[in-house]
Amino acid sequence: HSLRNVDELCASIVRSHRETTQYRVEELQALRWKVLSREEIQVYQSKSVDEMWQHCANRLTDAVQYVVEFAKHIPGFRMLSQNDQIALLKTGSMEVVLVRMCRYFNTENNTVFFDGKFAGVEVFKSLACGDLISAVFDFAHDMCALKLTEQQIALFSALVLINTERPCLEDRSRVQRVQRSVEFGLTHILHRENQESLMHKLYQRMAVLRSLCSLHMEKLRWFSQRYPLTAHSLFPPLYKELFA
Ligand SMILES: CCS(=O)(=O)c1ccc(CC(=O)Nc2nc(-c3ccccc3)c(C(=O)c3ccccc3CC(C)C)s2)cc1
Repeated sequence: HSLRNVDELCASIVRSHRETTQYRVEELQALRWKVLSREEIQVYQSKSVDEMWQHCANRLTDAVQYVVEFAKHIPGFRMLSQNDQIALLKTGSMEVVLVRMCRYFNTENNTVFFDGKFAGVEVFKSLACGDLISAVFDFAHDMCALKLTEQQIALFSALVLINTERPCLEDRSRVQRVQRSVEFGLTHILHRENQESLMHKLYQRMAVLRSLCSLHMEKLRWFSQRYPLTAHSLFPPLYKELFA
């Protein structure tokens, strides 16, 4: 890699991250005062389990759609086979949605930007998966503590997605070449900012991401058995394609 390449690589991943987030961090900061009233919380809590799951599945699908767009602009991703692109997105897109939460999580009052306002963990009570939601909130809190810059979030998101350990990859060596270039980009910007110690912490977080995603899949299996009609006919097609 000549320096020119790695700078160009980082610039294109950061640009693609910027273009695939609906809000800038400054906008989300300015919206922090928009918390839910008691009545609004009551409305969420009085939804039935399948109603709230359907609502969140739609939010999650929106968030995942943006991650799919982000992936397509990672240099080298589109050179992979269709099947390998799907295989990476199947397991990686949820993990990137979780990484991105540190942009819209408020550690002062433990709220997450959801449906245009900041919501606490109690808002998701009717999902009946309190352990998943509190684990997601704890993870968001932990990621906020790293105080990642937009560049670091962008490069880390790309690294989370381009993972050669994913199951059923056809051409692992090609995925490895893209992964190596993204790794090089992340180490390059961390070195430039004198934050090499972050690399180890980011790799530790990747293990937590995997456990969060398997917890999500476990809850989804439980929900689909309990509410087969909702899961099969009312969930967005992309959600079913990626998670079911
Ligand atoms: C990321 C781009 S952005 O411009 O910053 C942006 C753009 C748009 C938003 C608004 C938004 O989509 N917020 C969501 N909140 C949650 C959520 C819900 C429960 C608890 C914690 C967060 C979403 C979910 O997908 C979801 C649904 C059910 C269960 C678990 C999750 C969490 C995810 C991370 C797995 S989507 C926020 C930020």
